[in-house]
Amino acid sequence: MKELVIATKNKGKVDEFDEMFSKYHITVKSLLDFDQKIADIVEDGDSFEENSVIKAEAIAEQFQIPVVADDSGLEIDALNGAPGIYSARYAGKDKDDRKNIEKVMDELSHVPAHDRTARFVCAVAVARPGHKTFVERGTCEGRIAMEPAGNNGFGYDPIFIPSDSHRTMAEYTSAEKNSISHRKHAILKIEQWLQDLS
Ligand SMILES: O=c1nc[nH]c2c1ncn2[C@H]1C[C@H](O)[C@@H](COP(=O)(O)OP(=O)(O)OP(=O)(O)O)O1
Ligand SMILES: [Mg+2]
Repeated sequence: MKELVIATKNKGKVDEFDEMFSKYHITVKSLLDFDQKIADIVEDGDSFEENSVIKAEAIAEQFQIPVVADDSGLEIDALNGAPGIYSARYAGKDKDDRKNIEKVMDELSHVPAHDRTARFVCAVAVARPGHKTFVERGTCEGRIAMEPAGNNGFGYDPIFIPSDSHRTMAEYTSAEKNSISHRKHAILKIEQWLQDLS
């Protein structure tokens, strides 16, 4: 078993990485496991890719270890791609999932089902001391539900219905979500590196 640090403070992400990395015999450690308090990293990039690289390189540099980071979010076509890279703080800086969902539901209240197309996007960056950082993107297409449903997952899962489904992502089991998610598709693109590591 190898251990890999994921530069995130999001418990939902940590659990998904843990589950998806087990097949590569990798266990994950996150910023939530560090004894010393780690300052919030300023995510001031213009894209998911830039922000994931900022997070991965900040931690790789500080601790001189290989690091994976994830920057992700929800793009809603009827909102011209919002909340996008601002997904976490869409309804305010306290990063409240419920408030974020309420804000999206309000904004889409007059948008009919067929115009509620959306996608989850995930950029995964790998940073290592002395190596060039690389980053890959995965997406998951779907639409925004008329009402929230389900309790699994995190973030916007209760209002996201993957294409060809009638259930929200929060009604999926973690195994179901991890077989089709944006995060899964990004991780598949770094699979060779993960295999070589383990
Ligand atoms: O699978 C997902 N299912 C539902 N919602 C999701 C998912 N993936 C990202 N999201 C939402 C949550 C948050 O509103 C934003 C991520 O923001 P993002 O900055 O990447 O993460 P974060 O601030 O929660 O943790 P951190 O930066 O420490 O990794 O997109
Ligand atoms: Mg963040």
